Amino acid sequence: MSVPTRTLNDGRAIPGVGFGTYPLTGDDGIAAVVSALEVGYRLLDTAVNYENEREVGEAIRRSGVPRDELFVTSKLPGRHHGYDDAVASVHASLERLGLDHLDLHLIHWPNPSVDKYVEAWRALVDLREQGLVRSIGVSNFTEAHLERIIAETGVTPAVNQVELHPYFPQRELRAVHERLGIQTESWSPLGKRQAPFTEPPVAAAAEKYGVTPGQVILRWQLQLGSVPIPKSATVERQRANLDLLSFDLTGDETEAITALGRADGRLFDGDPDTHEEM
Ligand SMILES: NC(=O)C1=CN([C@@H]2O[C@H](COP(=O)(O)OP(=O)(O)OC[C@H]3O[C@@H](n4cnc5c(N)ncnc54)[C@H](OP(=O)(O)O)[C@@H]3O)[C@@H](O)[C@H]2O)C=CC1
Ligand SMILES: O=C(O)C(=O)[C@@H](O)[C@H](O)C(=O)CO
Repeated sequence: MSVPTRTLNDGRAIPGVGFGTYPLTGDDGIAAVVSALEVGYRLLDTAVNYENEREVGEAIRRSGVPRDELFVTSKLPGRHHGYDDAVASVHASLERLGLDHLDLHLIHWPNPSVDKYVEAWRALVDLREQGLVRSIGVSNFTEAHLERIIAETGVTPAVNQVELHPYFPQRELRAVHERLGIQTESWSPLGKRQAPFTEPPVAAAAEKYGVTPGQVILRWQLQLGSVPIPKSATVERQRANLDLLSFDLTGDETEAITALGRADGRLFDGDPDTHEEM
């Protein structure tokens, strides 16, 4: 089972659904990532701050999936935003993963109070030129952060990975991404701690199409044009979260799920203008 790829603004293909790896660590973490690869995931989402790049690399080797079939993403932490720190950080990520390149590297959070995300972006641009990172992007960037790095470097991120689930559907930011040619990627795509599985539009669609509420939400993500990266340590859920092509939500069903969005819909205090994560 697999979901078609999408094409990024740099011409590269990204799998339509990815596998989130936070907080999978240790032997159980390796086993969960191996299982995800066996089930058919090809996009793996890790980060320096997840402290599991070694486990992800080990899972890749144990799975036997050829490297060129995989799309491995990692993320630069706030404490590495200085140019030289960012370069060293990417080399260290590659070392821990046991890989010679990343398919996508993201600035994890803008950390505006530090005000070095433009410098970090310049480093990623250079690392892409050197071939260590194939595509470059950002995470948790607002319209203003996006406009600034584009204005100051002339390089548009391929991806912005942001909080996106039915209680926080990111209507305005998705429109910004469309205008700028940036692929939206959804973190906590199922809503994690506040999964909206029993909300009427989700439950009704699950009943109608004979699928799970999780599948309805992930199908909604695909129909919004985003790339969701659900995490599951359970093989049945890993499989279900990739099995999204047997049904199609109507426009009204999609809109009803989007209408679950609310002003206080964030999962935690993760406003990128104020949230600091080093
Ligand atoms: N860039 C950023 O700042 C951030 C990035 N991320 C990334 O996004 C990924 C996914 O986000 P995450 O926060 O884990 O949230 P998700 O929305 O993916 O939810 C994961 C939770 O939902 C459960 N679950 C998974 N599938 C189903 C299903 N079909 N039905 C019911 N429950 C299900 C999982 O449990 P179980 O494992 O038991 O199946 C787990 O508890 C992370 O792993 C990470 O890679 C996350 C937060 C911030
Ligand atoms: O998972 C991520 O990528 C994060 O940035 C998390 O640390 C997230 O900020 C979180 O879960 C905070 O509780």
